[in-house]
Amino acid sequence: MRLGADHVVVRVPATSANLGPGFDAMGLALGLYDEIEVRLVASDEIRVDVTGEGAGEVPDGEDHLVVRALRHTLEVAGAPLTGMHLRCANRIPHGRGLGSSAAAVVSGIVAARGLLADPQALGRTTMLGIATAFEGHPDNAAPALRGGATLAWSGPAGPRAVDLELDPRIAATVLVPDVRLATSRARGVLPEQVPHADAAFTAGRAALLVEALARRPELLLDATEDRIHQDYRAEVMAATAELVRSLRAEGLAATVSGAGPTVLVLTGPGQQEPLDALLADLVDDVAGWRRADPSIDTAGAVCRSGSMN
Ligand SMILES: Nc1ncnc2c1ncn2[C@@H]1O[C@H](COP(=O)(O)OP(=O)(O)OP(=O)(O)O)[C@@H](O)[C@H]1O
Ligand SMILES: N[C@@H](CCO)C(=O)O
Repeated sequence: MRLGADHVVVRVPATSANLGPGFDAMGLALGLYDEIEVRLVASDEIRVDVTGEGAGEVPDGEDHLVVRALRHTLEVAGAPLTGMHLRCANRIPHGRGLGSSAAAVVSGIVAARGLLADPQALGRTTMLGIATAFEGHPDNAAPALRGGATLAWSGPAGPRAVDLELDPRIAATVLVPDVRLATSRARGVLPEQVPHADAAFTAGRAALLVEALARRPELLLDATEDRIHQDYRAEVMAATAELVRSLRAEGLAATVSGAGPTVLVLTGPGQQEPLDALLADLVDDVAGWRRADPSIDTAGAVCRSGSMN
């Protein structure tokens, strides 16, 4: 397919995966965004300018994750590869469990789609498939593409996702530590097998979470219980595990966000004040943590032409 544009701007939300029992399946898009601008150039040159998160750390050429995802998507679409100038304004912290790598991959895929003469030819399922091949699991990529709360799974036809209903009274708070933890490390401590009783427990909670998110926020505490990943991961994120435990003991639906070490708290009606009070009380424990109360993003990845800012 030929290219139809030489300049796109893409915005992609942060995401919190798992939501407790929905390991590798459930995710939520948050109102905290990375934005990229791509300009194709006539030469082979690839130039990457990064501001914000990851500046001076991530590769600045063809190994950059956005560039890799973009070029791979153009290849899949049968479009020609050219050089490009990429500007990234990153706000999603890296290695914290807020889906930074999925946002980078999705922004590259969506940018490539926007450059095609016929963007509609690249559907959402194809984009999810490409993102999942990069990520290894679809739970961040699905809400990054679609916005809102999502449930993703992989079947014979590849990765798929559906939107989950989300009660507008539910709000998200994230507590982001100043230390990073690579997803690969947090996956490396998981066991090959879990006891049948724990799998059954967690499956039931994941099903309950669909109902709690849709219309029963009072069930969020029970519905976010998990026995198949968070406890195993405590050894590589002790402070996170302790904060989750303290918040849950007070009735708040706290979970490890993605592969950690950020803590996600989902609150329903009347829970913001208790959360504020509790975090104020825990001030010594939460030193070194940054609190944010992002909106829940409902747009997902957005592509437009024009300039950033
Ligand atoms: N915007 C970006 N541009 C380039 N590379 C990025 C970008 N965001 C993330 N990465 C790469 O991905 C790594 C972080 O990925 P990792 O999967 O470990 O954590 P995460 O995606 O932030 O968290 P989680 O998957 O648990 O939500 C970074 O160290 C960096 O190498
Ligand atoms: N489901 C993934 C999310 C992080 O990419 C995990 O918990 O490892």
